[in-house]
Amino acid sequence: MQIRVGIVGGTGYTGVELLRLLARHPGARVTAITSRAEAGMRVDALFPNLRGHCELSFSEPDPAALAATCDVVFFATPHGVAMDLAPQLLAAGVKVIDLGADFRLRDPATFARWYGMEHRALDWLEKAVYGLPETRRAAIREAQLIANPGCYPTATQLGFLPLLEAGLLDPHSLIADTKSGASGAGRAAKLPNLLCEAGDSFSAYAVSGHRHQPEIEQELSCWAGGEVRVTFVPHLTPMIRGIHATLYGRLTRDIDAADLQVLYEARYREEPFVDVLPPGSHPATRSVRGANVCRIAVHQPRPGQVVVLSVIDNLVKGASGQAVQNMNLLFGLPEAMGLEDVALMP
Ligand SMILES: NC(=O)C1=CN([C@@H]2O[C@H](COP(=O)(O)OP(=O)(O)OC[C@H]3O[C@@H](n4cnc5c(N)ncnc54)[C@H](OP(=O)(O)O)[C@@H]3O)[C@@H](O)[C@H]2O)C=CC1
Ligand SMILES: CC(=O)N[C@@H](CCC(=O)OP(=O)(O)O)C(=O)O
Repeated sequence: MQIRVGIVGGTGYTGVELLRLLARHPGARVTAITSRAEAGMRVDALFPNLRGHCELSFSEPDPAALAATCDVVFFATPHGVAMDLAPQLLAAGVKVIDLGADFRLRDPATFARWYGMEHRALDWLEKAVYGLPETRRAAIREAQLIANPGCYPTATQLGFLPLLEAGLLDPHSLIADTKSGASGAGRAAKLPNLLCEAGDSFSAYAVSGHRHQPEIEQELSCWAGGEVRVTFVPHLTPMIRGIHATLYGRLTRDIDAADLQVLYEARYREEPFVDVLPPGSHPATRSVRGANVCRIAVHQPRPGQVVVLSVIDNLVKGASGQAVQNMNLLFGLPEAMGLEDVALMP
């Protein structure tokens, strides 16, 4: 029996990436995909890469209709949509995976401050599980509602995690210097993402505060055993897919590069989607394009300092691939099912 999947927000980049991944997933089939703007249009007319793989047309986002035809619904929508539409699905017993941020921040006041809106589904916020399998696999298996992590938070957390869990980092001086491709900003037309604006150029943005900072701090604080503070600086790069996080930390104990390498290899040995590279490596975003993998290298430029390089495809391990990984866990399927494609090269 195949899992029946619905996608709310099927015309965005994470929506079409879900369709690409699920087209080859042996345990799931998409039964409904919504768009208000394109309702009635065939999906493969908008996304020709799906010709021969998707016979559906976009429909209006109607929770009652989705509840009748789906076992799980992905929300690939902007913030504020899932908290209004998901409760009806959840009440009907449907599982929900929100790729947006509605259920990521535990504290409603923090959510309101960073997202500029009050939370409108507080009972479900309490029940949601933050869907980073590398930290919360057991809870994800038992959940009904998953808050799929943000793209920058995925790369940043996986990079810092082994050191913080081991109590080896000063938790107040973390720096995450991160770069994203333009697909991270979504498919809606925005001036800074035009080719003539973003191409052949490079700049930081949201330096005085980005909404991923509280998400990163919330999650890392759980595993560090105390408050973590991170200086988080995102940049827009003229590429389509990819996130590169350069992560800096101060070590609290005398530990050399060889031991750091052992620590990372041991932490991620059993993880199917985290690849710790050999000493001295410099992972490139190109090495993860289209693949649900985070590649990590750990360096020690001088005693007392550590630099971790962490790369993901923002649309795969940073969004839709991780969401499918969570779906596999929710339904007791092999975690890697449908996610074993090799990255594109070149
Ligand atoms: N792009 C990325 O790399 C990542 C994105 N995310 C998050 O995933 C979510 C989706 O991102 P992305 O695919 O880039 O977004 P897009 O802007 O590309 O797409 C948004 C989709 O949501 C639909 N939508 C918008 N408003 C509503 C509404 N009120 N009700 C129902 N559907 C609506 C749109 O269709 P229509 O308006 O026609 O209904 C569209 O299909 C966002 O929350 C984003 O922050 C998370 C990690 C990475
Ligand atoms: C390049 C770019 O603009 N990136 C987006 C990240 C979007 C994302 O993945 O985050 P959420 O799911 O939390 O919205 C940004 O900085 O807003």
